[in-house]
Amino acid sequence: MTKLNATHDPKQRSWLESANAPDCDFPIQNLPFGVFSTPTDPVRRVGVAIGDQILDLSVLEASGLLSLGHAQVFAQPRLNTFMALGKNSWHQARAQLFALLSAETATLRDDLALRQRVLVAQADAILHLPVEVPGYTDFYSSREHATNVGSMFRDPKNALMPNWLELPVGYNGRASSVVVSGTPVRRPSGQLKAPDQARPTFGACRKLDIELETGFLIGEGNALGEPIAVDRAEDHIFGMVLLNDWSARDIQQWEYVPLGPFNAKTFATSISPWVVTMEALEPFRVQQPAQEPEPLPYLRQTGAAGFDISLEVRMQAPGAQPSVISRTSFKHMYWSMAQQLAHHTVSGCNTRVGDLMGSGTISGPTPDSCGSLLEITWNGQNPLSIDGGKRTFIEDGDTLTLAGWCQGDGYRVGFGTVTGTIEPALDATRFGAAL
Ligand SMILES: O=C(O)/C=C/C(=O)CC(=O)CC(=O)O
Ligand SMILES: [Ca+2]
Ligand SMILES: [Mg+2]
Repeated sequence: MTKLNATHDPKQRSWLESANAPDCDFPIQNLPFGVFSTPTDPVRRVGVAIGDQILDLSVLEASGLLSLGHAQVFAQPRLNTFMALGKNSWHQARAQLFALLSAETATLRDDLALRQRVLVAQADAILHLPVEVPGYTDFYSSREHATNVGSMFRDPKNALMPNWLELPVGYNGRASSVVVSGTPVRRPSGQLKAPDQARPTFGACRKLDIELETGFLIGEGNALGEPIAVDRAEDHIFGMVLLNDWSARDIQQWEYVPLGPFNAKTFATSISPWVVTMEALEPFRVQQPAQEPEPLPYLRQTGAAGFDISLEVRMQAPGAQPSVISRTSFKHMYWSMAQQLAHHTVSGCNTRVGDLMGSGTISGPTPDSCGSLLEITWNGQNPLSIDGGKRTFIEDGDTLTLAGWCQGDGYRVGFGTVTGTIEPALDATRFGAAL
């Protein structure tokens, strides 16, 4: 847990007016890190979102206005070099950037030429995958989500599996297909088998879905054989992103017994381009739901370990307006990020800088707060009305967007969005004569 400091004060303002709007995702209290380029300068470098602009940290570093005592931390195509410096450096960077952007500080405020060199309009920038992701793990930590899917596919009377209340269930995901927001997602093809069919057929997924999740990124890894204690786990976490764990439900249902999801979730996992630091999230810490039975000692935590992050899912048919199809909050999550990381490493499993840990689908207590279409439409039984049509699952050309923010007093610490549009499946002839 980080102590609250001046960078968390709701009254602080920036000289950049767009950062001071009450509904701006990127006020001076936020300062999320990302990687960007522009059409005129295609070199990828590290920036911070502020208002409707990006502050180019590679220029600040080269001018000596930002220094962590190491060369070339921000003239990098990924955040990993910065992240690897550890929690004290993350804090130093935040403090220096806060000072430079404060309405009280003249350095940039009163130097138009310098400002023109360090600011890039977000509208003119291309945002890239912010982190090199060596490993991706996905948890299953929303009690409401696990109960809904367990009721639908297993036994409504025993919806939670016996292990669920004892440990944060997870599976090892696929890092190679983690993509940044805006990357088109092709509908996957694979084996499909309805319960009344004797054998599977091969074809395009017909039950394409989203999973509303957040992800946390490892900044300080642990050595093989050296577990991370639950009360130290947050020190290893650099920050959080929004995450959409695209899921092919029909492929999943046939393939995932007994070892878990494989091709149903390997075709794409989209993340938001801005990484919101744990320090920026500190004012939004809340008590997580009560845990009963009390977890085993290695998972026992003291203090509030949840975060109140408002989340929204928008679905947009081609040529129509986006419709909000779900609203929920990260505060409902049963297992905390610290518990997930302690459990992940308790075997001695190591983690590395840039490793991505998905929260698991985030569902609230009502159908309009569920984090997947599987739950919202109850496996397609209750179609959903959106602008421009009705949906059970995702159709080609649909755009799905997740948004998230923490609501403060007169300001918000936002994540921006993670979005993706579905492209049609590959033509069946691509899969050979056997078809
Ligand atoms: O409970 C099931 O049978 C399946 C669950 C999921 O597909 C969810 C998953 O990937 C983990 C999560 O996002 O919570
Ligand atoms: Ca998932
Ligand atoms: Mg995925």
